[in-house]
Amino acid sequence: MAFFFKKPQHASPPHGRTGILLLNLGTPDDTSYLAVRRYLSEFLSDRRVIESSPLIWQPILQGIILTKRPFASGANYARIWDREENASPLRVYTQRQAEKLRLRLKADGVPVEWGMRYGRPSVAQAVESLMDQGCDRIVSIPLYPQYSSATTATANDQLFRALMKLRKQPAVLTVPSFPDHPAFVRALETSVLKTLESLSFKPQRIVASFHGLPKVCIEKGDSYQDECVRTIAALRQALGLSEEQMPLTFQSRFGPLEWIQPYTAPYVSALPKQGITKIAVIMPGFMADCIETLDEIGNELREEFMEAGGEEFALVPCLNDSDESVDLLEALSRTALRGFGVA
Ligand SMILES: C=CC1=C(C)c2cc3[nH]c(cc4nc(cc5[nH]c(cc1n2)c(C)c5CCC(=O)O)C(CCC(=O)O)=C4C)c(C)c3C=C
Ligand SMILES: [Fe+2]
Ligand SMILES: [Fe+2]
Repeated sequence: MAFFFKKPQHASPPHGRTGILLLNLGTPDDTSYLAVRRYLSEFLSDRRVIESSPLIWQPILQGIILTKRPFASGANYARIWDREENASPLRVYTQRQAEKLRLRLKADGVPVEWGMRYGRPSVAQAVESLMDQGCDRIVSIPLYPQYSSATTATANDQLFRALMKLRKQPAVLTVPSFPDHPAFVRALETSVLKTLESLSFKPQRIVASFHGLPKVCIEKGDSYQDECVRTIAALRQALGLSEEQMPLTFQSRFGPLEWIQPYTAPYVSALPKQGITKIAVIMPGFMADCIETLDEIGNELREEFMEAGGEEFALVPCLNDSDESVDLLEALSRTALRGFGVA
């Protein structure tokens, strides 16, 4: 609430600035039980993520899930931790994306900040920082190529929650998902071509793995699955690949519900029996490498594939802070800035 009482440094600027806010999911501060527990508790208490009644869900979450899972997840985070930066890869790449975008927009006088839906830096801190730089207009870019209530919508919710505490609010423009934006497809295409060039083998399949979602979310009207299909259709077309050469799968089931299918792990483990022993995996639902891509796919899925008779397994890295990724962020920013009347 302190934020509510903070006197704006630029109460009524005659010519306020427009700033860019990059929003990502969030990640633990370190790999300890307590840090992972804090993160998972905030994440899994979000009713956009777990839609069950809190009366039923909170005892299960606080009493069962959060007693064990932080140990296992902490060990998984430890395997992928960026030791140089002493941070989770998701945080490292999100920060670098913001820094590189900041350089691209510097000459236009457009500040760039980044915030996390769960954890630090908070969305409120990022908004405050933009306002302290004289922004009375904010372009917010949720870093999810495909829309979902559990990602894009909750990032927007958190932004508006931060604005609820402000006496003088900035105007806000939220950028929609961009499943087949030409700059996104170009960035994915480049990352595939670069990876293929670097490999000593030719993958028989490039399996696309998106984060999953409970099936009931789609039945209730979430456009996520359709948008994943749009991404993969555009990428196949750019690379001249068929559905068979680049199949679409979904990873990361959580809880007892049925999730959207086909599930990545059983799909990939069945490939060696069909004579497919050399594969690459691309994860076009993630703008940055994280525990889902580096550990669940890069470590766990690789092991399962090899145990099932696989011979070669490669990861196509996420877009991270590549030039093409920043091209995409710059294109999204400039389109939105024009929408705000900023040239
Ligand atoms: C990219 C889109 C994502 C969707 C859609 C999504 C839905 C979703 N996720 C969970 C549960 C978990 N997700 C976890 C990690 C995680 N999820 C995403 C993205 C999406 N989630 C990312 C980028 C990450 C990685 C964060 C990082 O720090 O690297 C986890 C934690 C992982 C763990 O404990 O091992 C959980 C749990 C649900 C239930 C859900 C849809 C309802
Ligand atoms: Fe998730
Ligand atoms: Fe997962």
